Amino acid sequence: MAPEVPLDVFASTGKVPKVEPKKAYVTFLAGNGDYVKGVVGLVKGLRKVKSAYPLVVAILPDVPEEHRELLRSQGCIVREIEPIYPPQNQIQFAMAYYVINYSKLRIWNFVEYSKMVYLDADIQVYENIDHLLDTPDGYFYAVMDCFCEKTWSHSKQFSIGYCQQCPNKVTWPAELGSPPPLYFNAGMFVYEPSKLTYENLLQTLQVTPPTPFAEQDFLNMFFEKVYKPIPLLYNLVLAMLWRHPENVELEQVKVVHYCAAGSKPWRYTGVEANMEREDIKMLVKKWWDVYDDPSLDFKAEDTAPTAEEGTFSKSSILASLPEPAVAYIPAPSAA
Ligand SMILES: O=c1ccn([C@@H]2O[C@H](COP(=O)(O)OP(=O)(O)O[C@H]3O[C@H](CO)[C@H](O)[C@H](O)[C@H]3O)[C@@H](O)[C@H]2O)c(=O)[nH]1
Ligand SMILES: O[C@H]1[C@H](O)[C@@H](O)[C@H](O)[C@@H](O)[C@H]1O
Ligand SMILES: [Mn+2]
Repeated sequence: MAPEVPLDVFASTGKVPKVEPKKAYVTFLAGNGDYVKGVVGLVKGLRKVKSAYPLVVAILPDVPEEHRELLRSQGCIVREIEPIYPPQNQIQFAMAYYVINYSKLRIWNFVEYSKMVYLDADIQVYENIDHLLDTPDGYFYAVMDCFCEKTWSHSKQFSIGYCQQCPNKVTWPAELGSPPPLYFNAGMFVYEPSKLTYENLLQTLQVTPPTPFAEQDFLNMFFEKVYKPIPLLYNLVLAMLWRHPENVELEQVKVVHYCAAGSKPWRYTGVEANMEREDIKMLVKKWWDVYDDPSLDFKAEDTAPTAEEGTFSKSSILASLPEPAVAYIPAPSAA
């Protein structure tokens, strides 16, 4: 039976109540491999820092049912998406599997949410970052990347030793024109789902040849004019620890991105370059401490009102009513 909506909630003012727009974290999962461990770690990490928002997992059809069930049992909202492929091209991606990441563009279609924080499955959140969901609309927030690792060896930046993290060490040669625009790492970003932006992204992709960093390059190009850099404590790309230690205050870091070669905690062996560093070993252990902590497993009885779809609370009942006449200020077109 459908839940009764207590209509008298409107009686006092006679006005339609303002429904808080929904917000959430979102990650992406493809295949039947071990990245599902990353997602389990991530949702437990968000619980540990007492995030008020749920984690949506955008999954490709090739994620097996037992992994979907595991994620649901850990309190995730599982949403299947169709893959997106870039136009045909002979391009070599920095990592061959980056091609699947174009499918991430589907998260712009999650329009029941007004704002979301995207996090890769190889990210862990060690301090509450819910305030990122209160940032002004109309911008794309993310952390500036570093160009110093071998994955960048195809690039001009790498070949001349230029990095935007220390632009004065090797300055951009005048004969090459102006330096490239600020470039973000696409493992973490704050964005607004929007039908218009979504359609624009898909159309633009069809006329954009793929490049080595796949959708990361594409998003940098698409959102260039509305990109706002945020402090690196919101996405510590591990190579920063040995490439630009002067920029890192490890105690301040809230979000760690285990993207350096050999650093995925669930695959960590310590043999790759830099993996025997004490800070890396400490961060890998920190990830495992969250993953292995049974007290962080999802318990249905302490479901927060927003933590799971289908939970009846005042907010979810109101959210199921027809759209109220609330004036939303539209974000400027990003394209
Ligand atoms: O088999 C896989 C491979 C990847 N992923 C998902 O795809 C994400 C991206 O893969 P990695 O984290 O291994 O890649 P990097 O961190 O090296 O990639 C960076 O560059 C990529 C370029 O495509 C993306 O932009 C990505 O978000 C950005 O952090 C993963 O976190 C995970 O969410 C899977 O689910 N299964
Ligand atoms: O997205 C990539 C990836 O995360 C690499 O591991 C990192 O070294 C790069 O700087 C980044 O652009
Ligand atoms: Mn990653």
